[in-house]
Amino acid sequence: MPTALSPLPLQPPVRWTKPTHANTHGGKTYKPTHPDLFRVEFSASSGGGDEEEYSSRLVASRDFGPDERITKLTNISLAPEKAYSSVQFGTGPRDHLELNSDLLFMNHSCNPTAEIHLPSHRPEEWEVRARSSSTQGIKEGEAITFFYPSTEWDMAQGFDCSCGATNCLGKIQGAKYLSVAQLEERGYVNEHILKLKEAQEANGNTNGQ
Ligand SMILES: C[S@@+](CC[C@H](N)C(=O)[O-])C[C@H]1O[C@@H](n2cnc3c(N)ncnc32)[C@H](O)[C@@H]1O
Repeated sequence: MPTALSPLPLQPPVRWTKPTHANTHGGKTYKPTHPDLFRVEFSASSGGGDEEEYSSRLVASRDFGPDERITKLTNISLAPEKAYSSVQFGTGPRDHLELNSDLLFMNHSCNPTAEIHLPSHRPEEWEVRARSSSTQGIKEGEAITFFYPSTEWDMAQGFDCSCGATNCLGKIQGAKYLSVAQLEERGYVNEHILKLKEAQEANGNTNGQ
């Protein structure tokens, strides 16, 4: 059970199918979910199914200032299980949501341009913001990325990071495997991750939950 009385629907309010290079005829029939804000740039190799390579990305359709809200999370649903596509919003095993929009294409970066804010028990305030500690904000055409361990404790699917940042951590598996210093130097970290980190440290081990 979710740790909070979860207000999240089991199905998204608006049906959404992940667009791919293949199912949009090379992007030609792709309809952005938030056209004024951001759009997906498809990688020709992201054909779906077993050939999926997860190499598409989300780019800004306009400039965003530092700490500016990019969008609220509006079409979310409770994830049936933790997955590569889900975002963790609490400390419990069922506290994972599906974004059901182009936001799914936000890649991870160890030097991200954006942040996902998920204040506990206040889903009406859940949103994506341009990184608060950036001086530049996000420029039109730039990738919108976030630091996955700022929401994820122990990811369903870890990967070797290709963000190219000078402070790249290499293997990304979730906050469970990082120190508080490593987390905090990369910007905003959600409350549920800090709570899990505290519990892990109180237990005097790195196993966490
Ligand atoms: C929610 S998807 C993000 C969208 C994905 N790029 C796509 O085309 O479907 C998460 C997956 O994208 C890939 N990914 C995201 N950020 C990455 C990064 N910095 N380095 C390598 N792979 C990344 C990983 O395969 C990860 O499991």
